[in-house]
Amino acid sequence: MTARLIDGKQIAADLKARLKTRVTELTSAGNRPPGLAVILVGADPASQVYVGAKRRSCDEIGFKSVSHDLPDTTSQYELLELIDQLNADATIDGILVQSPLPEQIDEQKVIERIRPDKDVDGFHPYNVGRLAVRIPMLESCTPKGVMTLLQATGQNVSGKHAVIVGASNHVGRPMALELLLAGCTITVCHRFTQSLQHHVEQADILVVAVGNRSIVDAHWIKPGATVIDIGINRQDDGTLKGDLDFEVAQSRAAWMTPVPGGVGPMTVATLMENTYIAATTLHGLGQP
Ligand SMILES: Nc1nc(=O)c2c([nH]1)NC[C@@H]1CN(c3ccc(C(=O)N[C@@H](CCC(=O)O)C(=O)O)cc3)C=[N+]21
Repeated sequence: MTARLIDGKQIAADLKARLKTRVTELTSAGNRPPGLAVILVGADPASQVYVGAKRRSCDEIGFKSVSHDLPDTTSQYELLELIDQLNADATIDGILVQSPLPEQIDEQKVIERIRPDKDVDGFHPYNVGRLAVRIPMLESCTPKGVMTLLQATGQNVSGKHAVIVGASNHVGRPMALELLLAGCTITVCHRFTQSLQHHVEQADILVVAVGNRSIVDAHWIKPGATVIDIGINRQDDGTLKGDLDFEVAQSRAAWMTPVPGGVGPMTVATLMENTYIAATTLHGLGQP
């Protein structure tokens, strides 16, 4: 078997094109464009790449984008003050604080300072809690983007056994909640999991979000499974790889996401979708 690739780059481009059309309709009817504020603290090179992609996407779609590049000596107080100012700004629908943050800043405090209706990352405990009790408001971009990718394969995921490897706040946990909401039976594996191989072998849908290429052996993939690789591993030669051996995974899975060109671009497109939802559904943009 050779897996069919789930083309995240294309599916993300399609979503952004639909958003662009809707933004054009909004603004030509005299409305302001949706607005996203992107805050970057420090000069981590990977963060600069990701933040650049987010700001470019805003320009493509016609969102207003406001950039705040702060020095890595920024205090927590200064960052919280900026968030308060953006929380009160009626032209800003979404606020994104790029992680990781420098060590003097408590990331959880920062996340909790963002108004939940502007939390387009979906990281605020209010938004995670809403997803947990099946009334999602703003959903985390990577897991929500993965659900869009699964939908694009045309499969019904309800009743499938989904195994998630990785239990981080940003990816693994909200991924489990999304799959549970979609009707999957879920198994969440993490650093204390015993017999990881046994669990991975059961997966109809396998989501790997570890950030390490030596944890999950792609030979464990159940033949015909759908495989989502969320890993980002920069190689010495500058290329990017996922958490799985691509060739081996492709010889076993029915569907799989490539890296690059899979989950990454979908995360950015979903951030744009969330900003549009915040503007229209939550802030009334375009409503009489
Ligand atoms: N507050 C916050 N929200 C985030 O959503 C967030 C964050 N912090 N910190 C870092 C991670 C990582 N992340 C990625 C976004 C796009 C790609 C992406 O587009 N990747 C391309 C390749 C880009 C490259 O070549 O490096 C791809 O996979 O095809 C990857 C990773 C968002 N994150």
